[in-house]
Amino acid sequence: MNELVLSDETGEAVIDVRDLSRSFGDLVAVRDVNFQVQQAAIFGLLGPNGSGKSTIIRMLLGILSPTSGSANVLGYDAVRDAEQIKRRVGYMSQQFSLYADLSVRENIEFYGRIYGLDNARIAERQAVVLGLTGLEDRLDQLAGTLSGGWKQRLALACSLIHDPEILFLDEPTAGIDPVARRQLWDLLFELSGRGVTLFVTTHYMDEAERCTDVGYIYMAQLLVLGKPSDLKSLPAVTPAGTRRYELRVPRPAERLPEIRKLEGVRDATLFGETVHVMVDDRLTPEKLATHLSTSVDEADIREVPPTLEDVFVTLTKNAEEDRTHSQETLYSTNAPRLTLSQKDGRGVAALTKPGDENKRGGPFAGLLAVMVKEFFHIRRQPSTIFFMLVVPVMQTIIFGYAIDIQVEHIPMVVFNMDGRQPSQQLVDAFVNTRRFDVVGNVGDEDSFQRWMATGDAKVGMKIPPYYSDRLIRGEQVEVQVLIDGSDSQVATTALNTSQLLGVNLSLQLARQKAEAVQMAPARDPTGRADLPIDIRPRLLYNPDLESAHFFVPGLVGIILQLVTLFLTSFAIVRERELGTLEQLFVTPVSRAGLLLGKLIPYAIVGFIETLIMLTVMIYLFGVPIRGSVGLLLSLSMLFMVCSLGLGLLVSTIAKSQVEAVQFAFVVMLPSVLLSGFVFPRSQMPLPIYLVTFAIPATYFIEILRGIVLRGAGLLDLVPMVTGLVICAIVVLTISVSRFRKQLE
Ligand SMILES: Nc1ncnc2c1ncn2[C@@H]1O[C@H](COP(=O)(O)OP(=O)(O)OP(=O)(O)O)[C@@H](O)[C@H]1O
Repeated sequence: MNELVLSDETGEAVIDVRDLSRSFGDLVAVRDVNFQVQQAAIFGLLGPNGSGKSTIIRMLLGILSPTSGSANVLGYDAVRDAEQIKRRVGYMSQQFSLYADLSVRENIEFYGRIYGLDNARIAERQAVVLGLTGLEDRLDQLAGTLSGGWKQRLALACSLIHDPEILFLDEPTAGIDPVARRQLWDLLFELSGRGVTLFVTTHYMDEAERCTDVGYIYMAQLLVLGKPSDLKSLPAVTPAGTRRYELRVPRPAERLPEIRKLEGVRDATLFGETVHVMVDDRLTPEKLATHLSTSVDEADIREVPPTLEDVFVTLTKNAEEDRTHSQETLYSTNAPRLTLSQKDGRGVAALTKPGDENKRGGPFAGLLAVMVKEFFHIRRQPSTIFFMLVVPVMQTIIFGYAIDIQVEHIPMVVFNMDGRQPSQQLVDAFVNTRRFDVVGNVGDEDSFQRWMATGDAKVGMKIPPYYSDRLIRGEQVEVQVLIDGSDSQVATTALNTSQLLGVNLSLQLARQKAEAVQMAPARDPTGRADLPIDIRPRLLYNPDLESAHFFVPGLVGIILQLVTLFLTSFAIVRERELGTLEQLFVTPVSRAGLLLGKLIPYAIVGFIETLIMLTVMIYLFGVPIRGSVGLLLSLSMLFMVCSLGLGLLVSTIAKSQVEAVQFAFVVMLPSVLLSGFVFPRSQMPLPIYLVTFAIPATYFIEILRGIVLRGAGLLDLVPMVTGLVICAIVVLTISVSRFRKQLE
């Protein structure tokens, strides 16, 4: 396809766009766009919301790949050599997001480091950009506390720190007052005077007037391109046989529909207090005044040249009227002063500066800068420190005490219809197990049932009136024990305890009787009747069956995963939400530099957190580490790598912090429920049991319990460590390969 360049341009093109298109699904955001920008030009790209301006900039910066066509910036292909471009251009995105909790100085220095400048160069450039933007007196102010205009200046300072050859500004003046807007433009002119090429998108017509070249994009298509003065003289804007007048009438907005209907008026638009009309030649100012029941002097009617707004309004109307016309047809019929020519690409490649590669790069470029920045964030946000260090300890303490599988003191109601000593002994026997607390004694069936129905008692014991009599007579007597089955763990404990108690009490009675019998079932060494088989269980590792011994080590693993997973995914998604991630993508920071810079600080915090939680486990819960502490810490690091990787994975899927929370929960739930932390894995149905092998926490909890409770060594843990290593490799491979320095 032919492309539009101004016939009188002879300078070097630093941006060369050919047939550039980009679709998002069915939506064509940019369609067959062609243009060039000369060195030191101020190129303004105008267009309504959603017309494709930002998409073009993103493609030029190499953070969004084109669907078709090509873009060449400073002689580099925007797809193939995106990283080369990023070193040499600056970008102020639509909501250039500064780090609000970093000071002016810290923001500027961060971008300096990201671009690989050494300290001396940062100081030198900082002086230049501060001088340019007038930020010298605000160096230590937090960026978040600056007013809109000053924020824009800081954004400009950050995007200029590396002395870029082209500066892309996506609606740089949106939302700032007219004075700040003018000041920003003064800065842009100064930059242009210094040879920097500026590529600006804007909605403001007065800003478009200040550009050396302007392109107008409408519904993904570039409708026109040229110098503002050339565009104003396009025949399509003021067709032959027409003139433009400006006139003043009272209440112009109200009268506009009437003016539009006047004979000979082709178009009328409001311009502040005035109305601009395009009329047929034959409609003289006098006739127009007569139609409006006024005079030429009173309405101050005078002929005016078209403004850029007239240009764009007219072209938009034309485009809307005939959407089937191709861009080429529109230009060739309506824009004779713009020539259609084939660009030969000359001079573009020659723009590559030798010695560019000397700037610091490599696979870990920007690592230190991102790490330092991350520590600044952590330092400035007390809530993060609280979440990372205090909350885990509180959780360990609370859950460590709360999770106790030993069910004791089950509330019991007693309906004792007998009331004599043997029946009282039975009640005492229940209470003495410590499993039951008598919370009520009732004297009638209704009250008994009510205690159970309200849930005030979980167990109800009904002793019949003949209990003592039958016992003395040596007859069997039933005692009814009702158990509330709604809480299965409490019910199971109550059921087992009461059955066992029944057997025990019966045995005691039977033993007394058996003493007198010749053939007792068995006798102990002193000759007393005894049970024939004596099974003697011995509890290893946790002889007192303390729940804390079982749960707290697992809890350390779960909380470590929880905190590292959430913090990592949030740290990245928050930047995406703020727009600072896009800003980082257009810098030469390497993928590894960005990733490790984000992950290492949280790994260090996670390590400190592990030490604190293990200390709490040992000294507060009295759970000593029987095995090697070194091994435990090394394997904790391995597990943390897995958790950080999972956090990274979540951040590649989630678009917002809310989504990050949801995804993080999806990851956490199986870790809590299926890892064996609460429920034994061996009791799970086979499909679920198989799933548990894919959960890193499964291995780490086994490792923790092994080292802490059983004193297991590395050899004893080989299967678990292997499982964890495989999980770490899989999670990291998937998440790192999904994390791209691209917006897609
Ligand atoms: N990542 C994306 N996924 C889907 N659609 C997108 C994406 N980015 C942009 N679009 C769509 O592409 C079209 C062009 O968007 P773009 O942001 O380039 O417009 P714009 O001219 O910069 O608008 P504005 O002035 O409002 O910033 C819009 O319809 C937008 O919704």
